[in-house]
Amino acid sequence: MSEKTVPLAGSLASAFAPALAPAFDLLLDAVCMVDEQGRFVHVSAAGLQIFGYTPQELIGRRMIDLVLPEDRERTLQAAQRVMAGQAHLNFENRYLRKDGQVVHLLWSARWLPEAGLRVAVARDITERKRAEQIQAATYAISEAVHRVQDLGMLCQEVHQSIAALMQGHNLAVALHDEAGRPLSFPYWADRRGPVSPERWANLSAFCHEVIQRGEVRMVRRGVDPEADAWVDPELQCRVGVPLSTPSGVIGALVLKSYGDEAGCSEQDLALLQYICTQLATAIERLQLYGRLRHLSHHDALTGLPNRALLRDRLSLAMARARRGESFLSVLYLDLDRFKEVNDTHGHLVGDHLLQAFADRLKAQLRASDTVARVGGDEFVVLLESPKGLAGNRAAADKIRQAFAPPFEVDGRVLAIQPSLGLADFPADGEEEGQLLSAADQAMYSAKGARP
Ligand SMILES: Nc1nc2c(ncn2[C@@H]2O[C@H](COP(=O)(O)OP(=O)(O)OP(=O)(O)O)[C@@H](O)[C@H]2O)c(=O)[nH]1
Repeated sequence: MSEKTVPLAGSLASAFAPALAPAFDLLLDAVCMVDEQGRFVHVSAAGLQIFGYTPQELIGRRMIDLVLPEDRERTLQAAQRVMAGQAHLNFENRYLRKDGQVVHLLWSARWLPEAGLRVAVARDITERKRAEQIQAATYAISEAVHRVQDLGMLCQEVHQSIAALMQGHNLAVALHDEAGRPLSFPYWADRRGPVSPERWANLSAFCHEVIQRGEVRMVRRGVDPEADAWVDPELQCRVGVPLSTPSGVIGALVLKSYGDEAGCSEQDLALLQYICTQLATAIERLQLYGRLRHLSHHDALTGLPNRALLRDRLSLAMARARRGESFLSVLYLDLDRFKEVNDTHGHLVGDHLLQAFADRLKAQLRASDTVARVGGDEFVVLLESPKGLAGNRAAADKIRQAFAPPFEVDGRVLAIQPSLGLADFPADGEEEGQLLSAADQAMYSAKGARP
């Protein structure tokens, strides 16, 4: 009899000759016998290997306690069916090995009433399951990478796929900015909730390191000395994978495990790198789209919305005004004698004056207000007031006064003021084009009236 084999207990031995046990040990599949209460009576050598326990640890123990909690209910139901006399073939469920790893088993079982035993033959299908999961996850990721247009949503979907493959509940995606601004975190999920500023600083520093080195970093408590400096006593393992594209490293993905969560295996790491390559390409594509979208809606010189975006915002503002949520006016501004600035001081000074003008105009308004550059030296402001048109008039006056002081541009003092024209919705125009041209007309009348 092999050392691992446990003899059939008591009266049951009469039903199954002990001589059979060594034969069971030759089988690649596991043979398990449980009594009426579901306690292990016999487990063959292959079974002991699957569960990772010694016979002494396993015999007498309830089989259901090894089953993953999510699978317990249907496992008990299947056991009842078997004990009612139904032979059960090809039943799949998951168990927790002694080392914490999950094993997938495929069972066939039968109840032997004369012996008071449930006999089951189990095959370890963990590898096959994992291959299926990897295939499903990588398919889901590559599909999401092409479908999802929002960066946060994309990271969330990728996280779901990662969580299906490994213990990956805590995940962060950091993106680095070429302009030297701090790292941005378009996605962050931590099962322990918000992190302290200290832990956050730690995470940022780790991301910086991964990005700068452009290499995978795995730090495990009790293995890597670096982990001794961790401020979080629960942190067990931290893995950082660079998000690399052909044009360079654009960020990092960080996966953390706490407490008794299993860390990342070498296999997981290879998979994470593959996922990160896909994610990085998708992020770069989304960033490019974002930049193109911004360029097509904004003026390159001042960064203000252009005419196309103004029309969009105007139609939304008109809808709000129609619903009675606000009173809307359109303010048209055109710099007076701007051409002289170009002619006298050069085009570059003219450009800088336009930028200074845009900045001063924005400074008079709320961040939610729309200010657009609609032509060379022409600007439009959408004024919305919840109380009445008088509020819009007051805002227009404030703008006018803001341009009384001269500008200082490139060491030159330039006394430049705009002409203003105001049109109210709906009195001066019920549709966009009408309202804009009414404000334009009002501005021309004001310009004509200026000394
Ligand atoms: N520097 C600079 N100049 C520009 C830009 N776009 C348009 N312009 C110039 O802005 C001027 C606008 O023309 P006008 O509105 O007739 O000039 P103005 O002198 O302000 O005329 P009034 O409004 O009647 O006082 C033209 O000289 C354009 O060449 C720009 O992006 N940068």
